[in-house]
Amino acid sequence: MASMSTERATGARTGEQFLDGLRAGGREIWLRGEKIANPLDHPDLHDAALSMARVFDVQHEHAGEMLVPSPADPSLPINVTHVVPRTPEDLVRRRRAIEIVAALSGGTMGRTPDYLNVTFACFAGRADVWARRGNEQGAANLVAYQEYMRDHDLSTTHALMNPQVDRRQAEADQAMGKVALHKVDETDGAIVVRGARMLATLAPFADELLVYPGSDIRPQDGRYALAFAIPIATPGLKFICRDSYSRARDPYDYPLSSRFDEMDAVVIFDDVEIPKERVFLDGDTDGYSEVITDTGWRGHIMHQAFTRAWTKLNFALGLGHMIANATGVVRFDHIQEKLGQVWNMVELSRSALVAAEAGAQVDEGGVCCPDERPFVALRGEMPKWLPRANEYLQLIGGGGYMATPSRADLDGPLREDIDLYFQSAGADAERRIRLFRLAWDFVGSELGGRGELYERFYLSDSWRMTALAYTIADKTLPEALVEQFLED
Ligand SMILES: Cc1cc2nc3c(=O)[nH]c(=O)nc-3n(C[C@H](O)[C@H](O)[C@H](O)COP(=O)(O)OP(=O)(O)OC[C@H]3O[C@@H](n4cnc5c(N)ncnc54)[C@H](O)[C@@H]3O)c2cc1C
Repeated sequence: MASMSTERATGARTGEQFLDGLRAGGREIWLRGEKIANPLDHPDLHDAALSMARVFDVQHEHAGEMLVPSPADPSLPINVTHVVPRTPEDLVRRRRAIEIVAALSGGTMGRTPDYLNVTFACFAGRADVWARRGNEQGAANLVAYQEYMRDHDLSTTHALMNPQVDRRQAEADQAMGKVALHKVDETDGAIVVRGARMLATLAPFADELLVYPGSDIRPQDGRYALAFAIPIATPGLKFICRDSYSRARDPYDYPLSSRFDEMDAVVIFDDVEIPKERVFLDGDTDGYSEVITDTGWRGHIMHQAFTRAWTKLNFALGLGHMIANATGVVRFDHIQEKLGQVWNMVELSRSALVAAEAGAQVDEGGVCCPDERPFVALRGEMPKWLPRANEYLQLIGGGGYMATPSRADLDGPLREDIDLYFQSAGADAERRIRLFRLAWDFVGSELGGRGELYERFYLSDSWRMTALAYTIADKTLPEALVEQFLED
């Protein structure tokens, strides 16, 4: 087990330093029956690892916007997404850094490390919430861990949901309490945990696994109320991946799948020892809810998530616009209307981000929190908008997505036929095919389908979130407007 005290902090890592971390091995990643210790050694994981390395390199290429001195050691530059925001300017700067990373994949990689950097910065900023009901040590552990994660520039994955055994029952009652992650033992130096969680996106490319609350639990289910962090290469920790959508594909044929399959995995804890200095919450079922509701997490994570989603919507708009111009269908007003709807989504997302930053307030813990109202509204809509943008892309491109020979065909004896018969008004055959293949990888390939599912569910579902929006909404003005007509 990696120790927090003995490893030298590097500050913001380069891509090569990140890859060195993967090469250290010791992981138990399972993919189609194969055990993989180092993702770089496997053809289905190799290219996504290189894309992740770009995420680390880009912070050095944009150092002026993305790096600041570490509060612990000013000689160490750290990524700004690790910074606990204290002013609205901190939020604006953080958004820019998130945008730069999201742009690398057209917003298709949702779980780049900035996602959890933002989460843990907000948790550490509100350590007082974690410390409630005598959990001062857990809160101190969390603050120390966030500093470690920040100064070592870790790549992290997280798994919040228990498996779908029977959603009618409480987690502790499902499968006789054996499946959901729970504590089974405790020694002087560690707690021992067993069970499973889903879905650890990025697991093959992460240094550490973070576990924190994903739903409320009952007062009697204290052994399920856990939050901690451990290295991926911890004994007893196993990750079972879905199929790879990368499969070492040619980047011409599958420009997104070949590079940006961030992978999803179920994680199994086979009596895993969690050192006590890595435990942030153990048994406090009230705290299990409060560390989500009272730390401002919702506003912070949606700041990251909707910056990335805004980038993805821009990418979708670019694809639709360029396809429509390539084939000339842009002249039809219903095509323009569909493109206009995607643009509306882009602009409303940008407006929500700007409004959330403009309305930001410093909370009682001294953390600057985005105004969460525009985000709560967007939280209900974004899981519908991105699938709708995909639908519009299909309607704009029509059968063109199937008129897409591969690079092998372009390099083969039919090249002249392809140049003639696959041309379009706005692009020669090669460019047209390339554009359609890119858009199909966005909406219709296995990775495209996974991307749509991701947008529907990665922050819970749209229906429950919209119901929550209504529940927590301030109804003072709506009621007053009606009430004036009900009075004498
Ligand atoms: C591609 C992808 C990547 C993901 N990555 C991560 C990750 O990195 N880390 C992580 O922790 N999680 C991740 N998730 C998991 C995500 O958090 C969950 O999918 C999400 O919270 C929904 O939970 P579920 O999948 O268990 O679905 P379920 O909760 O089983 O829901 C299935 C259906 O039942 C409905 N339903 C379930 N319970 C209720 C209820 N109480 N009331 C009303 N309706 C209900 C839902 O609305 C939905 O329609 C990922 C999911 C996807 C699809």
